[in-house]
Parts: sequence; C-alpha cells; structure tokens
Amino acid sequence: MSNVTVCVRFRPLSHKERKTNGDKDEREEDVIFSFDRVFYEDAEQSDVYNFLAVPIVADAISGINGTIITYGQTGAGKTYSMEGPSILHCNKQKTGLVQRVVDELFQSLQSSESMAMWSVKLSMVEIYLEKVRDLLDLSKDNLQIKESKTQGIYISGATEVSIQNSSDALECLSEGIANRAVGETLQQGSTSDERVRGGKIILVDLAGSEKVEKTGAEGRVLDEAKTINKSLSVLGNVVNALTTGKPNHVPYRDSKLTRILQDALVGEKIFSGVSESSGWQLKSGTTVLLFPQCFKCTRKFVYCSFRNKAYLLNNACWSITFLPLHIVLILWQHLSRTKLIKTTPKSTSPEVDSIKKPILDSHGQNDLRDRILNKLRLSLKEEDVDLLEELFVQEGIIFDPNYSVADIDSACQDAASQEVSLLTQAVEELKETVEELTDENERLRGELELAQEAAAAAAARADGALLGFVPAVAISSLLRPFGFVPD
Ligand SMILES: Nc1ncnc2c1ncn2[C@@H]1O[C@H](COP(=O)(O)OP(=O)(O)OP(=O)(O)O)[C@@H](O)[C@H]1O
Repeated sequence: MSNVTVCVRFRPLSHKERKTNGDKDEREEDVIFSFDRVFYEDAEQSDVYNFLAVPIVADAISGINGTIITYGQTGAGKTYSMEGPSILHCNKQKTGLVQRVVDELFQSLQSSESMAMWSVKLSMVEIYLEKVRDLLDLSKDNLQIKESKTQGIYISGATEVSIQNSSDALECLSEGIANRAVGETLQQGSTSDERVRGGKIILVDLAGSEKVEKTGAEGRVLDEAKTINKSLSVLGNVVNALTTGKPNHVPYRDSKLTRILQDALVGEKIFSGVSESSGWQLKSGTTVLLFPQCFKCTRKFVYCSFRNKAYLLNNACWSITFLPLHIVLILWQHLSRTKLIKTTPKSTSPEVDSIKKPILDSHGQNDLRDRILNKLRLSLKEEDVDLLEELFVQEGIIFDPNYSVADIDSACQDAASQEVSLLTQAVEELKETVEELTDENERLRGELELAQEAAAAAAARADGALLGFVPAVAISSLLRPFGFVPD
C-alpha cells in the first residue's frame, strides 16, 4: 500500500552556534508543524534508520519501490543523515542511512532462500542545471530519462554497476560521492523462475533553495539556484496535481527531478470490481521525506496534522535567519496534501504513540484549517489573521484534541468578533478625538475673529483722526501683505 511519511530531524547545535545564540531564547513566536515522526537532537542514526528505512528495504526485496528524500537548508544535516560523517570510514553509531540500507539489503538477500538468484545494480546521478550527469562515468553528462513497461522510469545509459556485497557498494558510492552527488539511486533487482521482480530504492539529497536568496548569487551559481528552485516548485506542482483532482495533467516532465521520482510519486487509478474507486493512490511503496533542521529560534506559526499520525511539535523551533521559510511553507502545503493520498495509515511503534497527539483526521484538519483561514481572510487583513493564529495557538484552540470542529468554529467567530469590536472601539475613539478637535478649532476661530475686530477698531480710531472712516476689513487686507497678523 502506498504511503508517504514525513519526518523532521533536529541536529544538535554546533559549539559555535551555542556560543552565538544557542543559550539565548530568541524566540519571538513558535513554529508548530506536525510530522509523522520528530527526531530530536539526541536521536541516534539507528533511530532514524529503523523508523524510515527498514520498511523501505523490506519493500524493495519484495519488489516494491521506495524513496527517501532529504530536504533542508545548508548545514542542516542532510548529508549527515544520509551518509554519516563519511561513507567509508565511520564508527557504527554514526553510520548513515545509505550504508545501513546497503548492509540490510545484502544481509536480507543473502539470508533469503527464495532470493537464491538475485542481482543488485547501483547507479548514481546528479541533476545539475537540469542535466542528468552520471557520477560513475563523468563523460556521460546529459543522460535521458525514459520509461518502459518493464522498468518503469529509468535513466537511459546510466552506468549500472553490479554489486555483490555491501563493501563493493560502499566503494562505488564513495567514488560517486567524490564526484559531487546531489542525487543517488540504488537499484536492486532479482530474478526467480520465470518471474522477474525488481525493487528500486531511490535515495535523494535535494539541494536547498535558500542559496539564491541569501547570497545574492550571480552567474552560474544563480543559474544553479534557479534550476533548483524550479525543480522544487515542479515537485510541488506534481504533488498538487496528484492530490487536487487533475491527475491526467501531472507535470512530471517539467523537471528532471520529478521525472526521475515519477515512480515514487505516480498517481494510479484504483479499480475495484466493475466500479472505479474514487481515490488516487501512490503506486510505489513508501516515500519518506526527511527534513533535517537546526534546533533554534522561530518567527512564524504554522500548523498541520495528518490522519492518525498527527504530532504536535511543541516548542520545536528553528531559525528563519537562514531558513527559506516560504519555500518550506509552500513545500509543506504540498506535503500536507500528499498525506491526503494515503488511504491506510501504517501502525506506529509504541515509542511513537507515546509522543503523538491525534487530532482530527487529515481531511477534517485540512478542511478546518482552510475554512478558518479563508473565513478570516474575507474580513481581516493578513497581519490580523497572523495575530489570530497566534491567539489560537496560545489558547490551545487548534490543537487541543478535546475541541470539536464546532468549538473551533465558534472560537474562530469569537476571535473575529473580538477583533471587530476592538476596531469599532478604535473608530469610536477616533470620532471623539475628531469632535474635540472640531470644538478646539471653533474656539480658536472665535478668538481670531475677536482679535481681528479689536485690531480693526484700534486702526479705525487712529485713521479716523487723520483720514476719516475706513472699513476694518480693508485695513486688515492692506496690512496682511506686510506680515501683520493679529493675535
Ligand atoms: N544529527 C547530527 N548529529 C551530530 N552532528 C550533526 C548532525 N547532523 C548534522 N551534523 C553536523 O552538522 C554539520 C552540517 O551537516 P551536513 O553537512 O550533513 O549538512 P547538509 O545539510 O548536508 O549541508 P549542505 O547542504 O551544505 O551539504 C556537519 O558538521 C555534521 O557533522
């Protein structure tokens, strides 16, 4: 059964980060996401592997494809999670996902009788400026992505190294990594009798999109950043199309990344008997999205939760000083929709159960979130909606599992009317101020007129003695051009 799992991993702060701002509480606001699993800074590599990769290896051996994608800003820990400190030389505790996947794969294959005939092939490619480069043969710098009935999506002409054991695999991976891997694919196939069963594991280290914003990059670096952004945005569009009812127009072909990941993301119409089922599902096995992060401060609220797998990440936060937050949010929005494709929740471990907080089901939660925010946006400004979000979170309205949909709706209305009444009060206060100012203006005008009359009378008395009668107004207009202004 298809499944998309979304995890976040917080790495420990480095010594320098601790010195600069690690001890300070710089939080202005919390960021709250929900994930299938949160790995905190004390999580071991084995915890991450056991949760997200073990099922993928088991699926691959049964001929089901699996994909692990890491996404995050520079220095967040993508490579550490994937490869550990070094693909070849690192202690057991720090060994990354790639090595563990390889070890487990060979152990399982070698111990499985039904897998007496198997073969494992490994390819490594990098998508660079929308060209697929072969990291095991750098002369192949523009490989084509093709599709066949038997193989599904494949990279035509990519070097496939036959691997007999895990140390061969790691040597080969290390060679490819030295050629600067962005994406890595590890493919395993097996044959038995006349049946051919192939499972593919794709391991992807997505480049971060923040580079262009933070560095003001130019030239080639800018081109690089733009293509990275484009492929991330196409990834979002693909997931969007799969989840929002236009599966006939899924733009897999708009980027090399999505084309390669098509098997992992593909939507497939499910037929049940003679009647077509309503849903679209992922055809492949598990796709895992791992977001490595630093455990730092935050500025904005976000929340989402998923059916039977909702986690409240209380007080978990990170710095947006270098986080391309809007990119993450857009991606996140797509990812939360991805969850809607999933039809059968997987059972989770007791450890996971102990930290999770199931809320509403994914449809309910997403509908509810959209409804609340759309309602508020109709009547309030964006900043006000942000404030209300803050209020909701502080009051625990959104996330308290005891709140019903009706409670939340009514809380939303209360908050909106509270906002309206504050605004009405402000208008009343403004009206009073305007009235006071009008009165003051009137009073000043009166004083001015009196003063003008007095001045006119005095002038008339003086002129009358010499010239006879001259109207006061005429005197005042004669004197004004010379700067005379009566008190
Ligand atoms: N979970 C962790 N535990 C201990 N150290 C970690 C952890 N995650 C990352 N680190 C350390 O943090 C630093 C940055 O990690 P890493 O190189 O994996 O980041 P990255 O996301 O791959 O960055 P880039 O995109 O620049 O390659 C490294 O020194 C790494 O050893």
